[in-house]
Amino acid sequence: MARKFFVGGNFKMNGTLSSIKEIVDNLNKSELDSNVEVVISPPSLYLLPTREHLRKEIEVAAQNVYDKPNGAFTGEISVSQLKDSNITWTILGHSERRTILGESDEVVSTKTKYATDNGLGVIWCCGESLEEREAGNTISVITKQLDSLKAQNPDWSKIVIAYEPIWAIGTGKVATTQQAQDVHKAIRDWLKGVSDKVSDETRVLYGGSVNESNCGELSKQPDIDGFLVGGASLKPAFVKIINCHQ
Ligand SMILES: O=C(CO)COP(=O)(O)O
Repeated sequence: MARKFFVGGNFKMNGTLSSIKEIVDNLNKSELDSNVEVVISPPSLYLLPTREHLRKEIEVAAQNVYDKPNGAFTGEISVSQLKDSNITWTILGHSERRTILGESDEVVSTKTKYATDNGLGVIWCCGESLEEREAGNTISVITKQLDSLKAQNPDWSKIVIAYEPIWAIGTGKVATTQQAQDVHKAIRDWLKGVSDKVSDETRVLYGGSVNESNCGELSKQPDIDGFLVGGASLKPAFVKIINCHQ
């Protein structure tokens, strides 16, 4: 089954009202491959103005969401608040939140379960550190992260997986196409343990120093169904990444 190519732009904690408006204006006026699903993720303060000005075919994602309906959770945003603002996706489990903010596999899995059960799409991130790769533990680290998610029995039809090797994020050190394809294939095989349908239908994105020069080769790999782009999503060249898939 052909999986629709998916390109996400994770702005992280970057941008201002005016710079994000420029990005939105650029996306609004650009010719985009209609076979590609595009989702951009500005910081929470800019979600609503982004949604209001962005062309409707592109969806908007939060960078995090909480797993309670509402209440005394200072600093958090709820799924229903996102949906109320027509924000239909969230990123969860980004390595920066796992490492800097200490989010455990369990926290990420619980939030993913809550978000998908309540109708939000989730770009669920996983990936290994350099030490883990060098010790030969890449697949076991990712399997542990995936096992934690599976234990929550989430709605897989709402999940897009992003494989982001931590050593490739913001370093300019992209995984080779073969390194990426090998891990994506391992994730695809692991998904068969959920079901053949989930394995066939779940998109697995690559993230980590994706740019307009390396995206073409990566996109040709059979198990790479798109990208989660950081730095390059803030630049006009993001359009070239969206359109790189032939
Ligand atoms: O972390 C990333 C996307 O979520 C990748 O960031 P860079 O593309 O800047 O390496």
